[in-house]
Amino acid sequence: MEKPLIAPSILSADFSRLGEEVRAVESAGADWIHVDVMDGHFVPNLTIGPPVISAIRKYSTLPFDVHLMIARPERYVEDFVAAGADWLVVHVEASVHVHRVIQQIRKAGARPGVAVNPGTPISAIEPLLDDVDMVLVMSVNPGFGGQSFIPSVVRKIEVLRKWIKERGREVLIEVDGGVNEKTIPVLANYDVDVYVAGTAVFAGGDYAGNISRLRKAAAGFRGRLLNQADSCDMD
Ligand SMILES: O=C(CO)[C@H](O)[C@H](O)COP(=O)(O)O
Ligand SMILES: [Co+2]
Repeated sequence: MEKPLIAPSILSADFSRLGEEVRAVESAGADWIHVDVMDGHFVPNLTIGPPVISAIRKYSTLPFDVHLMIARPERYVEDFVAAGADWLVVHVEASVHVHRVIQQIRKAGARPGVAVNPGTPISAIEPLLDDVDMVLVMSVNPGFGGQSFIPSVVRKIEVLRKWIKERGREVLIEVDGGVNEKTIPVLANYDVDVYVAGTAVFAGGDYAGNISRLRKAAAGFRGRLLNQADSCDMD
């Protein structure tokens, strides 16, 4: 797949028709399906678990990017992989032994990723860069869709991109939260690989039009707005 990728977050889909919604965003040009799993403990919201992922898996052949916002994810890694997760992303804040969980994910047969909250220094993931295949930088506090992008995360993405370049090992950068046509142009300066978008894809119902506008924003502005993150109105 040609990067950057667009990964619609089905948190913003109609949950009463989740299978059809997954099929619809695939037809509309999505690259991945982003699935938000919340436990009411690590984040103040509850969503879905392995049985629902297993049920919707058959509606799409796209990679399922499963974002675990759950405490001690090591308890459920094998269940999520069996349910159809191609990518399994755990929060660096959610597990005491996050390095071990990353090995567990790979052993279970999925690609491991690590997510970092807006309030956590990016240095927390630096020791994991030889082991993960993706870093998910949260640009809102996890738990809900439809929030505003937090501009201070841009600096973290800049540092992360530098570290990845220095190592020469492919580690994807994914950004999640408040991603839309206004925020993508700033992020594109750091060659973000995967844009997760819930509201920006599902709002209004024109999924194909929305995805195509996000793609244009990612391609059209790449490399042209350096150092404007602070002055950009990202709401
Ligand atoms: O992980 C998430 C929330 O915790 C979601 O993926 C994210 O919020 C997407 O929604 P939106 O694009 O509306 O911000
Ligand atoms: Co998410």
